Amino acid sequence: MHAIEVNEVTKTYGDVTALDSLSLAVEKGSTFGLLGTNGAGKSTLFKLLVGHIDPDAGSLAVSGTDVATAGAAIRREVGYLPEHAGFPPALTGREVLAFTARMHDLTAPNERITNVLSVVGLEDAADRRVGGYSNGMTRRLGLATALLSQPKILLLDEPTAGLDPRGVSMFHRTVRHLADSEDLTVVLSSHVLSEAESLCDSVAILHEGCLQAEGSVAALKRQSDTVVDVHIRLRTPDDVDDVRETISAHDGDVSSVTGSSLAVKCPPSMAIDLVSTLDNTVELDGYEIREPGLERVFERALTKPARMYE
Ligand SMILES: Nc1ncnc2c1ncn2[C@@H]1O[C@H](COP(=O)(O)OP(=O)(O)OP(=O)(O)O)[C@@H](O)[C@H]1O
Repeated sequence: MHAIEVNEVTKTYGDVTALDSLSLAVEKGSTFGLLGTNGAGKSTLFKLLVGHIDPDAGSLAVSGTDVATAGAAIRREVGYLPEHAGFPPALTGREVLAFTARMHDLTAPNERITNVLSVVGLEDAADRRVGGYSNGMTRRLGLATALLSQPKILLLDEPTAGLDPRGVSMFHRTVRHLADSEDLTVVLSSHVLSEAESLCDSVAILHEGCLQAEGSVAALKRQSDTVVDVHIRLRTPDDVDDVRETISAHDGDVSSVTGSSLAVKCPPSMAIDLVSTLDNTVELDGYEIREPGLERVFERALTKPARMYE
């Protein structure tokens, strides 16, 4: 059973189609990244998954239960950090959490509140008013409220937007720690591809409400027909001319030569064979194969008609 299943969901706001027959599934226990340009439909998908809005067509299921018919128990299984989570400034962090605990009707709320404050690193600020919190602290309080009901699925809408680098790395540490804990499925949206690359097992790329690409980060990189950069260092510059033929036989292009070093672009499937063939024919001082970043996959997904990678 998948943690999340989205089946041909369409959502419109007046003339705007925010999601257009979107289907995707999220593996239980995985960390899943929703990537997309502004207005791609990421927040709309989160709001549909927590039942804040209803689809015009299609269906969504969390933990195997249709969101449209899900009762309170299933809704408690989903923790949600909205993109713009704000709290009454006069309340303390602890009071915000106590209020949320009452809404969820939690048993032993104080114990749970102490626990989530420690997970997000807000113990020392718990009794300060939220109005004096920094942006990063407010995001962490938002995460604490999302975690309060011990959800099985955690939805984080642009969790690190607007945070400084220290705040981002603290947030990443917390998300990694949470993702490592058993059974938790994390779905996060982001514009920052390196963030998705470092945190997520798989990603979906949305554009104007359509799924452009989906799969593991490694598979997306591999299956994109982009090139890899191979940097080859030869022992002697005299060998430069000798290796050109081998490089072109591997569909490679030499983009620059500096002394005895060559920068080559070639198809990902050829890179290893190219380097091992060179290693058998000339003296290599070293080599480096640079995988394409998700950036290239993303750019490519946005310029191609919608397609899925399996
Ligand atoms: N309440 C609403 N009323 C009208 N249009 C809306 C509403 N909510 C979203 N939209 C529109 O639906 C589309 C998808 O918006 P959504 O917020 O889901 O995208 P997003 O991927 O989360 O964008 P961003 O990265 O900018 O937060 C956009 O064109 C947006 O303007």
